[in-house]
Amino acid sequence: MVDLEAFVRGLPKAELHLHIEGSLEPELMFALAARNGIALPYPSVEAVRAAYAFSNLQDFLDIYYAGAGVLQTRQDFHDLAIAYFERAAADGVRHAEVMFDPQTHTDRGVAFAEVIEGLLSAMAQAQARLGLSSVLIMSFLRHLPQEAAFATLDMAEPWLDRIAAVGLDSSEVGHPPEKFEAVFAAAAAKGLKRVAHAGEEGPPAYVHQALDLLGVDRIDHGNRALEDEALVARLVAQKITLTICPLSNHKLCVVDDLAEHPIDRMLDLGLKATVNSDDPAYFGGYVGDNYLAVAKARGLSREALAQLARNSFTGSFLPAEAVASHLRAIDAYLATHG
Ligand SMILES: Nc1ncnc2[nH]cnc12
Ligand SMILES: [Zn+2]
Repeated sequence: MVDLEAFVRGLPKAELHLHIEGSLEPELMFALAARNGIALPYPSVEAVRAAYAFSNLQDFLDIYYAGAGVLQTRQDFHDLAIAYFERAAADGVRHAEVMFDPQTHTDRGVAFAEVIEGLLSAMAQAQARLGLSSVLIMSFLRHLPQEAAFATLDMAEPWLDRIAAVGLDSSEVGHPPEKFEAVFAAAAAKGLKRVAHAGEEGPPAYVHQALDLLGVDRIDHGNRALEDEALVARLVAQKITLTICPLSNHKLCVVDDLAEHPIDRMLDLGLKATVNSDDPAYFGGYVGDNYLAVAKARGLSREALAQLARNSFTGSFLPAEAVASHLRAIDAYLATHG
């Protein structure tokens, strides 16, 4: 039997909740700042890392949006994404559903084409070189008005066949899903799937709204759904996948201690929980680190870890045949490494 770390890193898995801007490591931030002639407000990589102490979501978002300022050209977006794919592949990720925040870039004058073409070229390279498939989720920033999300959907028009879904992220409390009902309906009419962050800091009512008003296929985070028994029953009955991000939850004080993380309670309740990294460069680890952290903190069995990996494929936007093939790969892996 291989040790826990080797088991976790080799376990075939999908990553469903990853903000590509959140994979910007301080080293790459400095390299891109130098390449683009941008002055950073930090003297060193160590100083950047030291600034990553957050007491809530907004604390983090302020630093995250500032960091993204070094991303200027399609080459920058390509380099960012390929660095993520390499790390993900080393963690057993076979498929990634990558969120990007166009407004973070277009609002500073970077063309939508630069962002998406850089990401698409890295995705093609990841498929060819690493055998890692991926799709894009275009996320709207919920602290901005719905009209801005509509403008983003318009900008994306030439690339809609390369975008799997729309998402909703940024500051949650005070920006309920209902604010974006019309733009999600417009995205649905264009054939896009929908996901939304809900119940990270916001109340269970936001999770209900995301289901009822946005028609989401998945809930990103959803931790606070546990406060509402009827909502839990609904999520179980509707087989809604929750993209849980343990290290993020800890860093953003959604949970005080990983030892109290509800990941195994979610599985026991029948919720389709998955494990993801959210913003790995900011929260201290990639998806393998997240599996390992909860495995240790909660004493998860290998079967529970395999169930989390199965949920990641069944909750993905992959076609049924691809899902079935990945599930067989998990079974084969368990037979040899379990
Ligand atoms: N965890 C998170 N919650 C909301 N918006 C985000 N943007 C990047 N990471 C996020
Ligand atoms: Zn997120």
